[in-house]
Amino acid sequence: MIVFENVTKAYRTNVGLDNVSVKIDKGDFVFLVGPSGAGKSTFIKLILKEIDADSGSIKVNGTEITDLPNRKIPKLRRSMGIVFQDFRLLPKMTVYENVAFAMEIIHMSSRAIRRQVPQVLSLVGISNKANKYPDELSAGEQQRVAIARAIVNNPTVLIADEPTGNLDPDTAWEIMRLLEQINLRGTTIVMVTHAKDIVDKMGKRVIVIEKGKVVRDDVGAYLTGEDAPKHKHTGMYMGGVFGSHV
Ligand SMILES: Nc1ncnc2c1ncn2[C@@H]1O[C@H](COP(=O)(O)OP(=O)(O)OP(=O)(O)O)[C@@H](O)[C@H]1O
Repeated sequence: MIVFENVTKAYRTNVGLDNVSVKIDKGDFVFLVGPSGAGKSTFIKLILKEIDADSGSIKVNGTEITDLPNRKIPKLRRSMGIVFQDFRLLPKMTVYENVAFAMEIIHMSSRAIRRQVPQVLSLVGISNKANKYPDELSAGEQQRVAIARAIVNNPTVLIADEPTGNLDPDTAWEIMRLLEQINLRGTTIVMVTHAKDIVDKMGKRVIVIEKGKVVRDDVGAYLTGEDAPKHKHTGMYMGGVFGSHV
C-alpha cells in the first residue's frame, strides 16, 4: 500500500528524512509521531508527491511514485484523502456543497453526487447540518465535514494531519472514534499527532520519527521506550533499528 525503501530527502540545510524504510499495509491504522521538525510533514508530502525524494523508492498502491510523470499525479492524489488541524472548509459553501465540491472537481456525475454526499454526511453523523455554513458549526462538526469531504471519493488512504489539534478532549475522542470506524471499513489511516494520550489509549501502530529517522515502529504507547510493545509489527522495518527493542 505505502512502502518506503531507503528514502532520503534533504533540504538545503536540514535533514527531512534520512534513509527511511517503512511499510504501511492496506487497512492499517498508523500514528506518525515525533518532535517538531522530525520529518513527519516531509513523510506526508512525499506520499502526496508534493515534494520529491533525493533517493530511495516510494510505492503507493503498488506504483512507484518517485518517477511518476506529472500527468499521473492527480490520480495518485485522488487515491488519498486528507484532513488538517484547521479543517480548511470553504466558508461560502454549505456543508453539503463543501462535500459535493470534492466530487465536482473530479467531474463526478450529479447523480453520483446526489447519492454519495448524503451517505457520507450520514456516516460522519452530520446529516442534520447539511445546509449550514462552516461558521455555524462547532469545531468538532467542522472536522466531521472535513472528514466527509476527504472520504467522499473513497480514497484508499486517509491522511490526518493533527486532526484533533483544535478540539477539546471529548470532541477529539469523538473524532478518533469516527476515524476508527472509517478504518474498520477498510480505509488505511495515517495520522500525524502530538496527542500522547490519544496514541496511548488507541493502542495502534506507532511510527516514531526523530531527526529524519524512524527510531521506533511498533504497536503501543507514545515514545516511552520502557512501555514494552505488546506486539511486534511485521513490516520490513522490523529488521532495522527497532529489532533491538524486541
Ligand atoms: N521547505 C523546506 N526548506 C528547508 N527546510 C525544511 C523545509 N521543510 C522542512 N524543512 C526542515 O526539515 C526538517 C523536517 O521538517 P518537517 O516539516 O518534516 O517536520 P515535522 O516533523 O512535520 O514538524 P512539525 O511537527 O513541527 O510539523 C526540519 O528541520 C525542517 O526545518
